[in-house]
Amino acid sequence: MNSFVSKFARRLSFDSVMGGTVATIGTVVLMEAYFRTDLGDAETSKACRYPPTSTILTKDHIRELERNNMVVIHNVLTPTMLQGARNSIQKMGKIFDSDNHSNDEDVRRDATCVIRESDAKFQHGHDSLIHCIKLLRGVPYLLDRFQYNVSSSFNVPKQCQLSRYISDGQLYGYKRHLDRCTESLSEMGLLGWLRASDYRHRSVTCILYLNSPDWNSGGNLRCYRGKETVEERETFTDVNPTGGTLIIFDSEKVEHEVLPSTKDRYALTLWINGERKEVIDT
Ligand SMILES: O=C(O)CCC(=O)C(=O)O
Ligand SMILES: [Fe+2]
Repeated sequence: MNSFVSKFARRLSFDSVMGGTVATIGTVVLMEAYFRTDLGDAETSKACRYPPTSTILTKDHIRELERNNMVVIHNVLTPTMLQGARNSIQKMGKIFDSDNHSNDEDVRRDATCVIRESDAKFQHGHDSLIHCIKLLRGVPYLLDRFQYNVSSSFNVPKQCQLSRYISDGQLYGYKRHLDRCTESLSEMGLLGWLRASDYRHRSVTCILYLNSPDWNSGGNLRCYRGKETVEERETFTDVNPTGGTLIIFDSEKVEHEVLPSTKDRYALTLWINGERKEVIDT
């Protein structure tokens, strides 16, 4: 009887240790999946107010964004600023993860890196690139101010994505996709769903092109216009990534793809998180 009790106690403690270990590992994996996203490292739109953004983004642009789900604004940077931003990128050296294995090469063929104004690599002589980051992060303040009617309660990540498509003789692009993840928990599984938490909250995409102002080397951003009916023919708008062009679009509505370019192509992207406003039928 005694030996049965001690066997049972040993078995119980083995099972509870194993159970505890599995539960701890599971929790750590899930927490890592959630906290690796940039949702927490963000600020309110008010905190990101940047007066120069108001000189380029007007109330009319916001109305156009509501009507067409996208708006394109040209010449938001001077040639000197653009050159300064590209010099910054060169100066920072090997910032791109050139073997960026996280990029599924069948889907996208660019090298990306994440940059923030507070990065140590920005301490001296990077004013132009910092200006570009602030310019993008200043957008949600104006969306609020001009009462953008699609989403609100913005959470503005400190980080922007810098991407570079290289021209090494091959033609690289990024297949058609939507920036906001609309798949459900059951479609993605818990881990995938947690890992995509920032991606599920994306509301507005802002992209600023840092190429030369006379860019003529392909690499258009093809934005598909949603169809109202199945019979309707699909149309799209091509945006030439000329340096100084800013495009703002609804991350949930505008499917887009990057066409191949024949020269190195640079883009700075900010995904603004936000809550979709209720649609009130009138
Ligand atoms: O570089 C671009 O024009 C768009 C890139 C893009 O669609 C993305 O990173 O999600
Ligand atoms: Fe995208």
